[in-house]
Amino acid sequence: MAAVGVLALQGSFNEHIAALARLGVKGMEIRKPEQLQNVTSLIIPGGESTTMAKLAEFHNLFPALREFVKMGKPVWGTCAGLIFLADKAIGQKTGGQELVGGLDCTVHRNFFGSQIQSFEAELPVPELACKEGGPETFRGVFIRAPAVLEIGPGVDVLAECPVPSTNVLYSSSAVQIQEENSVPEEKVIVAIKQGNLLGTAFHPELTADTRWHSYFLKMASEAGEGTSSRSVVPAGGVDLSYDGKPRIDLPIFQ
Ligand SMILES: NC(=O)CC[C@H](N)C(=O)O
Repeated sequence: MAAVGVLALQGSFNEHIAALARLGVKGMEIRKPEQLQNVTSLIIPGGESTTMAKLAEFHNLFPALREFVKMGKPVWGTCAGLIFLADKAIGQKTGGQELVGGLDCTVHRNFFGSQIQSFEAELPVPELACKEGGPETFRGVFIRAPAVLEIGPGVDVLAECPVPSTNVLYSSSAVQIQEENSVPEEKVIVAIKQGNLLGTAFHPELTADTRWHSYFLKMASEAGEGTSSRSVVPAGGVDLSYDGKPRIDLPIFQ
């Protein structure tokens, strides 16, 4: 089994490790640069990106993380982790923060507003449903979430989230009357993939639906295929990936 690392400086790393465990995979906590040598893929969790960046800087993790990405090893950033992987972030605190980079995109750090504007939404996820089966939508948990504003040519969009377009609605009274019964919607990108890099603005580790984790494990497994024929299901183990049965979502806060 290829070893999956989870950056464990801050944020929802335990929840990612629990989600991996539900798939029969052990996630290894990564806190030091040398520990990256023991893993073949990495999850960077959500949390608070400025704090996480300060801790990563303190532990001298940035050069090793950049090297890991440059080597083409699979890395998945969720929420603050997506910010870490972006080549460019806007809406940063004064003085900015260091990024790992690699994903050819611009993210807005708090696109959806402050903590109290956190929300959940059913997102159409055609690519995920095609690869992993299950429903055509995924329940996205957005906690003071970022969004992707711009992407480069090599980046695939895996999910978008509808946002009410207040600009259109309020720009003129004529438009307002016309749109009265149908609030116009725009969409913002919330999940992307570029080669072996995956980024989601929401928190799949906080739901019982393990399809994003399983999707990432397959990416990791495919990336490792040149050197071994590893499976994401442990030998003699049980495949706990999506079985088509509806699952009850975990409570987000207990
Ligand atoms: N849930 C999250 O990871 C929030 C990320 C937050 N917007 C940040 O800048 O770090």
